[in-house]
Amino acid sequence: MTRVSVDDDNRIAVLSPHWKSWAEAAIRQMAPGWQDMTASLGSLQDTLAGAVPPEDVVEEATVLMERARALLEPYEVSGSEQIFGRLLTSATRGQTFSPPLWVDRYEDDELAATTRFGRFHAGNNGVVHGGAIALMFDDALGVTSDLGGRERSRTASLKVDFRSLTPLDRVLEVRVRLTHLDGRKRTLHGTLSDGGRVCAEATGLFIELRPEQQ
Ligand SMILES: CCCCCCCC/C=C\CCCCCCCC(=O)SCCNC(=O)CCNC(=O)[C@H](O)C(C)(C)COP(=O)(O)OP(=O)(O)OC[C@H]1O[C@@H](n2cnc3c(N)ncnc32)[C@H](O)[C@@H]1OP(=O)(O)O
Repeated sequence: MTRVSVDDDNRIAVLSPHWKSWAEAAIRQMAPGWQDMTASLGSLQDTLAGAVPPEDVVEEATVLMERARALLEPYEVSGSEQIFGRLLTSATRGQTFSPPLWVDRYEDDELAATTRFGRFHAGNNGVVHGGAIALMFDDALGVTSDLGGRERSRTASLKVDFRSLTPLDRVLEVRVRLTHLDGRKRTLHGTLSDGGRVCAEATGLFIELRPEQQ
């Protein structure tokens, strides 16, 4: 299959019918500034994680954050109606839980992307937390599992090998391949690299959902 460059506008075309309608329902509900709001929350998380503010700044920031929370609270909806995480056309998916995945190329069984971890995802020693790396792999392998018009799947198993320290605040390369397909079972392998250096590798088993599990 021809390699295709992916931008935010043409991503929707590669989605299976389930994911397409799931994403489009969220997009229909979304106010125009949603992406800016979640980007702002992402920056806030990184800035807060890296700051040591004095008492008056802590107090003022707390008031402002509580004000934003109270502003949003009346608009709470059920999980099936939320927008957060459902913007499959965007690198961040309109969420701040897992790091963004900027997809450069994809095929039916392969994905090439970049990502970046900010201070919010730091562990000790100024490098990325291992759990955040597993989170990124779950997303990247999960997306690749459901490419090529394949039915929706779920992670049954995810094994991560941490090969070297993963730096914060750097654009890192993500490569994922579907390595084995056996009925409903899909095995995927991913790497996270900084230049030529492999930071981590993951192997995941994803199981195609039966109709009653959808
Ligand atoms: C270019 C841009 C394109 C964008 C495209 C976007 C498209 C995608 C869009 C958006 C993706 C978003 C990405 C997010 C991804 C995140 C995914 C998650 O984190 S999912 C949450 C965490 N996972 C769970 O909570 C599962 C909990 N477990 C279960 O629900 C079940 O256990 C399930 C469904 C996984 C399997 O249960 P059963 O009853 O259906 O299947 P059974 O019969 O148990 O297993 C089937 C086969 O699999 C093996 N198997 C099952 N689990 C295994 C395991 N842990 N290890 C090894 N084998 C296992 C079994 O031995 C069996 O093998 P035998 O057919 O007999 O050969």
